[in-house]
Amino acid sequence: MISVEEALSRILAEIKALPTVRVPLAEAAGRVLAEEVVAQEDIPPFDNSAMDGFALLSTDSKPQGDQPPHLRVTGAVAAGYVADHAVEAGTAMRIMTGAPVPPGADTVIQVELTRHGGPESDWVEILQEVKPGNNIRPAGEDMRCGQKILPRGTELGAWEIGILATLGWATVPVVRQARVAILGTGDEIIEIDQPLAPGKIRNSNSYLLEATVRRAGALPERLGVARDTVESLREKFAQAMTYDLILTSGGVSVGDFDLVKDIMAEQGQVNFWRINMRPGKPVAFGHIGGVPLVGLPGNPVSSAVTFELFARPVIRKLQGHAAVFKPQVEVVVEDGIQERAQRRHYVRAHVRWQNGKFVARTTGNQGSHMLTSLLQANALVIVPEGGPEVPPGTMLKAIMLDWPEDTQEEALASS
Ligand SMILES: Nc1nc2c(c(=O)[nH]1)N[C@H]1C(S)=C(S)[C@@H](COP(=O)(O)OP(=O)(O)OC[C@H]3O[C@@H](n4cnc5c(N)ncnc54)[C@H](O)[C@@H]3O)O[C@H]1N2
Ligand code: MOO
Ligand SMILES: [Mg+2]
Repeated sequence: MISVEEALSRILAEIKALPTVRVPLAEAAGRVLAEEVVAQEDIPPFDNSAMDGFALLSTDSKPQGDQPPHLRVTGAVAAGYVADHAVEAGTAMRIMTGAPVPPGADTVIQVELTRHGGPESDWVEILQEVKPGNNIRPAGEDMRCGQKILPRGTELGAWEIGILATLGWATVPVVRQARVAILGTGDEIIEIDQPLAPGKIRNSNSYLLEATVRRAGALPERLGVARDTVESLREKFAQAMTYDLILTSGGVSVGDFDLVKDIMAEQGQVNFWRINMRPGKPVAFGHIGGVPLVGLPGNPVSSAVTFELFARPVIRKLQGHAAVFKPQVEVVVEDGIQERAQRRHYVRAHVRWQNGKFVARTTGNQGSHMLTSLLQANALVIVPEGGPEVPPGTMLKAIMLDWPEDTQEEALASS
């Protein structure tokens, strides 16, 4: 048996990022940028007004004695248009937010600081002296032509999508999404729309894995269920070899019909088998026909937990992410953990933020057949291998699978 850390480093050593594809910008969120983005123009592209008001010469805003300066209004410039004449001394032009500053003007005063005779008025009084550049957003203030804006490898979120749209990137080079084959195994497994028969159970693993693969940003495809025979596994493996990653569940332990490792060895290579952890000890990793294969254990919780620990980082790395692991935090285990295994134990728990600490409550019976132990679980508390039990109040590390969101009541109470 190898440690979790060794398993991870052996797995990730075998994985490299998929090739680049161009996708429409609207499909790029969550993907990893495959090329550096350099601004090809100034943003904003022209000096423009930050306020609705009047464009004028700053020297014209100086009060004359006790009278506010009185200027002749020669026209208006709205956003989307360009002034057809310049602002000269003694004149002003109405200007709207976002409109290009007309030539001649070096400042803008907001309408509230003026007196005028309405939208058609041909005069304006300037009620406050303004400096040059007031309310003018200069060209290139946000991004300069030639400036590096996003490095290659950036994970594209909503903010980056906004920047790319501003720069006119209608399509974006990103790392390709992983196509992930999901294969169930076992003579006892029937499809979910079939009536239960004696000895049979429904295929929960393939559906759980499909959802979690999709949540990881990849493209899952269920290939059905292989029987516990060499022929059936060979046939399904042949189908799976056209994908970027293969996830199997079941058939990796020491039972008479646990054949996944054998067929993996026949069609490719088993890199390692068995990890010093629970749930999920019998994980097997290798490849068939050069396609990485993570053989997840059949017990539903084992398969879900080992997906999060080993398969999700594979998907992240395939899709070009530099950061492939979920964050770990220190938590107070409020209810303690009674049973203590020799193997490292990943205990399902609900973690919440309370009085300045992360507090974990375990989710009940931790049997690896207990799908209900995943309900409410947003974290895996890591109980180190060996050692005594974990009394209530113990501090341990936990992997945060999901951050809890506050209800409106909680959010308003804490603000
Ligand atoms: N003698 C030993 N027996 C077992 C050991 C061991 O070390 N020595 N390890 C146990 C552990 S730990 C695990 S985990 C399981 C792993 O078993 P397999 O990966 O070989 O999986 P199966 O035998 O095929 O099935 C185990 C269990 O999971 C159910 N299952 C399988 N596929 C699905 C599916 N698609 N949906 C829902 N449930 C599924 C299956 O019916 C079994 O109950 O081995 C222990 N045994
Ligand atoms: O490793 Mo198994 O998942 O403990 O049941
Ligand atoms: Mg088995």
